Amino acid sequence: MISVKDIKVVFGRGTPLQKQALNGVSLTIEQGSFVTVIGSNGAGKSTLLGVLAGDVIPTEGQVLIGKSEVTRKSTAARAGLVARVFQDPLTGSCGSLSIEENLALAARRGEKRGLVPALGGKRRDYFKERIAELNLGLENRLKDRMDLLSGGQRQAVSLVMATLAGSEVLLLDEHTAALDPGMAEFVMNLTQKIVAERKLTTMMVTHSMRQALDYGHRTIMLHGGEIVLDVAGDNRKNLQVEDLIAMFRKMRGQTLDDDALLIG
Ligand SMILES: Nc1ncnc2c1ncn2[C@@H]1O[C@H](COP(=O)(O)OP(=O)(O)OP(=O)(O)O)[C@@H](O)[C@H]1O
Repeated sequence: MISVKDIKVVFGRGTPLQKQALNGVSLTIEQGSFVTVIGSNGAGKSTLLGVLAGDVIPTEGQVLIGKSEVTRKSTAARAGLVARVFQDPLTGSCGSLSIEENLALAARRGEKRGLVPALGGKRRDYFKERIAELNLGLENRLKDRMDLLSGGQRQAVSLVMATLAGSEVLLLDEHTAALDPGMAEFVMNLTQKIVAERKLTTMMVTHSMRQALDYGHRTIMLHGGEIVLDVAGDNRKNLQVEDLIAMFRKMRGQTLDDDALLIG
């Protein structure tokens, strides 16, 4: 479960560049619920993910993950609770390490470091099993360096990595934006499967209106650091991509010029 209460974030306070990125965001996401987040450039989407991950400490408000109050906790201190997959496939894993070494590190995320073997026989078998579920043939390449994989393969492995340490919360920051349409669909279907199987509380930022409506249980739209739309259930089922685009237009009071929003 994620609960944020009246979150305000001000960057550069007291300077000419002062910017209120979030202006009183409150939101509760039940355990296992998958929320998609949309909004135009600068709406506050990444800032909201940052507040949950610990990159951004809010100026005001409270953040709860499960029963833990984490508002002022560092990213490292909440690493066992929150897993993330980034837009850039190179960001979430280490290219110079092998697939299995990356998996071993991910499995120990949030634990205290010590001299415990990270890659024993049982662990290797488990990693192999999990990677085989991707159906990409990567289970036979566990010793390959991560930087030999394509962007899509790397995002698929990153999704598995995100689930190894048992975090309850998964944050997806436009994690398919850098992939070709076929691979983006593959990674989205994989995301949906993993989220459902592991009952992860998930927040996914996307610029694709199609993805925002096709995946997950609920969609929120941010604008000017505030939630301006929050739909689930039948209301969401009845929403069309065109409806969302019309809302963007209204919100921005101008013609929509962001092509990325229109792409299915
Ligand atoms: N570290 C920072 N310092 C100063 N201003 C920032 C910082 N991070 C974000 N901002 C500003 O806060 C506002 C919200 O930014 P944010 O990155 O959350 O938007 P976004 O909805 O993720 O946008 P995009 O779709 O372009 O990624 C923007 O005006 C941005 O310029």
